[in-house]
Amino acid sequence: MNQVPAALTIAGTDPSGGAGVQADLKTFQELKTYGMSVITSVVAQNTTGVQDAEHMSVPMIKQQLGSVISDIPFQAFKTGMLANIEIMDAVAEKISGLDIPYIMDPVMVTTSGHTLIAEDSRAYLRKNLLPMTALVTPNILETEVITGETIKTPEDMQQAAKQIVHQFGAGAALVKGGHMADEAVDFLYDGEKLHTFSTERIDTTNTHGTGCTYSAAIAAYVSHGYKLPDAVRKAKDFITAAIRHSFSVGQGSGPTNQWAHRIERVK
Ligand SMILES: Nc1ncnc2c1ncn2[C@@H]1O[C@H](COP(=O)(O)OP(=O)(O)O)[C@@H](O)[C@H]1O
Ligand SMILES: Cc1ncc(COP(=O)(O)O)c(N)n1
Repeated sequence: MNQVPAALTIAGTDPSGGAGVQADLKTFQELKTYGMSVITSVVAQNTTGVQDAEHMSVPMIKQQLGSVISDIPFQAFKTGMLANIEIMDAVAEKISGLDIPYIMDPVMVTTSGHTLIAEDSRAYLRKNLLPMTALVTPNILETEVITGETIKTPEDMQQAAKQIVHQFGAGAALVKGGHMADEAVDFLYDGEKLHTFSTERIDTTNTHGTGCTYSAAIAAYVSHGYKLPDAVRKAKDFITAAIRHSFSVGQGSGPTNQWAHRIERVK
């Protein structure tokens, strides 16, 4: 049988192509993973911010998930924007029992500062979804929301990664330092070891969709059979190249470039 690596994203959209489902599918395609998508919300947004959002109905989200799960095998899946408790609950119901690595990008606020999930759903995400994950990839703010602790130093990030695994039950935690002052350092705690992924900070404001692209790249590498630390290391190279060669398009914070790995020959 012709088994192709495949991955599914369950997320919101970005008609301007930089974040959300659009970023995920571009990333899957670049990494030779057959990409599939379940839309949770349709978001009117661009490089300057979010103008509006409309959420899919719970039956429609479940139906989309049913359509994919009943038909095509995949080796990894990720979630992005899950706007409210009802949507989180629908996703939890459909993915429970799947023996496939779940990578969660706990999307809460966009780079432009717009809140994408309801306040009261944060607790639900922590309690019900986190324990289902193989990996969660919070940025600094999302880490603070999950742990309830302020993050000021790299040591705080490391501590939080461990807490998210041991206290909140995530399979592994990748705390991302894109919003810290110095280098772009991320810490992965996989339940046993702490891994550090560090690169120079690239001087750019084109970071729209970095979190989406990064978690999609991790899912793609996992779908190819890479174990977590290796999948994250490769995805870190991919996102760094994508930021370095990001597009200065639009009036605001431009999108990352998913084909940059071809320019930099990220293997
Ligand atoms: N200016 C930058 N230069 C290099 N790497 C960056 C930069 N900004 C973010 N990153 C990296 O991009 C990835 C996404 O991180 P982050 O921006 O923290 O997440 P999010 O997009 O979810 O807010 C991380 O690996 C982070 O270290
Ligand atoms: C539908 C959707 N999902 C996620 C993000 C986060 O994007 P970023 O990685 O820039 O924080 C977004 N802007 N839109």
